Amino acid sequence: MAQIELRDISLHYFTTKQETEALRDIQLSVEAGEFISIVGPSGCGKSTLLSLVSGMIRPTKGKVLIDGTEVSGVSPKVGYMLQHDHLFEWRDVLSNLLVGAEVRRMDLKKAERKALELLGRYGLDGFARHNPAQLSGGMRQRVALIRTLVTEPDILLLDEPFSALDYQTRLSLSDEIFNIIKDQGKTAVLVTHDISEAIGMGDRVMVMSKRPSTISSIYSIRFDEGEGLPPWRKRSAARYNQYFNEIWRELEGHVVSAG
Ligand SMILES: Nc1ncnc2c1ncn2[C@@H]1O[C@H](COP(=O)(O)OP(=O)(O)OP(=O)(O)O)[C@@H](O)[C@H]1O
Repeated sequence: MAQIELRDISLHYFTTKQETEALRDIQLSVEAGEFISIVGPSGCGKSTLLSLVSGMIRPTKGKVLIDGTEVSGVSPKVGYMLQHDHLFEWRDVLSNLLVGAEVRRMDLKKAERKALELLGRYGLDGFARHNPAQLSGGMRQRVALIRTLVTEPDILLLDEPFSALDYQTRLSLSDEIFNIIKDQGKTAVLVTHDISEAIGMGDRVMVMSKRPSTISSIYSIRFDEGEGLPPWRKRSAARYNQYFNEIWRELEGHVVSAG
């Protein structure tokens, strides 16, 4: 059974002034442990799709299922990682890591043990009592991911989590985050404008069309160099340029026809 299933999804936004058809006839299955990247023209509905999976919004038509059960409210099986880390500056790192656990009324002693274990495991040993302002941008994003992992979600939704970072940090952090997600065996859905990032991290790359957005294509990303290459190594793999050029051309077509 698929871990995430979008069945015949359409989504319209209604405001007092207008109706926007964001998504149309979306069918998608994501297996447990799979990493899927989503690219598409600006404003086509990528974040909307993540909001549907998280249960924050309901589809106008169709169903979202997680582990075979229809999503009818915010799902505890889902965690988010966003462009901005939203760490509380007045709380130290450990206290920030417990925010999600507090909101979900989890056992805080257990959550604290988990938080400290994850900090140690992912290179932030000794930073529990630091304030966010004392961390680099990349470290802050790792803390944000660990904060989500403390709540033990099965699915991680990543909405342009690296786009506020400088290029070098972005490259190394995407490798680190990829390794953490694979190490933890999570299912991940990444929204990005960066085709290289999408190919580097995704087992599949889904290309969306302009609004009303449909699935334009889905690429299965396979490299002869072997499975499990870190994202940066994939950039020098033989088939990388072929994937990049195909996806780029497809996206360019959507952007041009949107203009
Ligand atoms: N709450 C809302 N009410 C009305 N319209 C909305 C709402 N949220 C999004 N939209 C519209 O729905 C469309 C899809 O928005 P969404 O943010 O999902 O796109 P996106 O692909 O993530 O955009 P970007 O690439 O710019 O981040 C846009 O036209 C947006 O203006």
